[in-house]
Amino acid sequence: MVSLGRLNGSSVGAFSKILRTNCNSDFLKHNPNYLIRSLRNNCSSIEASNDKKFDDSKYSQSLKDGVIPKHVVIILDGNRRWLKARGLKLDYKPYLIAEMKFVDYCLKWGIGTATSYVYGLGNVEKRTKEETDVLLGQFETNLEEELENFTRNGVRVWVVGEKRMLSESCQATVKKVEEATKHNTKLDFILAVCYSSQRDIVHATRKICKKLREGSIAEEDVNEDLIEQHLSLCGSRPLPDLFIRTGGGQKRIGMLLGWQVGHIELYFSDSLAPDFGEDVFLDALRSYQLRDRMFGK
Ligand SMILES: CC(C)=CCC/C(C)=C/CC/C(C)=C/COP(=O)(O)OP(=O)(O)O
Repeated sequence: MVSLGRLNGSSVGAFSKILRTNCNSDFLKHNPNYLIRSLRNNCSSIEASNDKKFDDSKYSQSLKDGVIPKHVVIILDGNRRWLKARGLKLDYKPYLIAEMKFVDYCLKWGIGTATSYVYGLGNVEKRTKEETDVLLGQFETNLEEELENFTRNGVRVWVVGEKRMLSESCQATVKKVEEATKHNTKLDFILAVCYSSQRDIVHATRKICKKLREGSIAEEDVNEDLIEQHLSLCGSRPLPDLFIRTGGGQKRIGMLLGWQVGHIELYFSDSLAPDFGEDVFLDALRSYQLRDRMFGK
């Protein structure tokens, strides 16, 4: 039983949103305290929403016994909407905090590969140059700032996408971070920037055509495995098993996983990117574990 008597208007609004979003969720049956936690988390200010604590003690045991995905992909949508709702100016810090929480959860849960769709090729084409420049500038700064964190935690960073669209200094930072983290083995963290899966397939096809021309492979060698090996996402890494998208609204994968999409399990959350926390991550994990993955059987 929860008393709403001492809550202010926005807290009550947040509480009813959480109820609307979750009242049919199977998750709630297993987590009766989730609403209280969500209320505490969602009604707080920026600082609190950047530092949610999730009491997963009982819940996590059953998750540990289940299948842990090898590769989780995330689109953290809703940064601008979250800022707008608070009357704040454009800033990607709340997004970055959510991104780094995602990295922490993947490390904590022993997930070997994590991919984040930071900025799509479509975004570059549709948004103004000024907006893209600010965003990619911030990407460079954040990457540099997080290097120590990646190194300390054994995270290997890969950036995939049209790197030539990044400024020279950003390309140099990407190279530096990839080089500095290349011996880390706990987590492969792939950042898709100016990326489109269609373009990735085009590049892979060109590389294969070149090898055919040079005679290093024969036509019969061209098969699914060969094409996959030539893709920058995922290359030799495992295919994604779980896809998470925050931000409500769009229930699609976008241009991220054209080739890899076949057996991925989809999970959509209404939380906006800065509100992403362990509650959302674990709900996605639980939802994944409840699915019967058939692989065409
Ligand atoms: C190192 C590292 C990972 C750095 C990331 C830095 C960075 C600048 C990320 C930008 C992410 C992004 C495009 C958010 C957009 O949300 P949105 O603008 O699409 O929000 P909306 O869905 O509300 O429109």
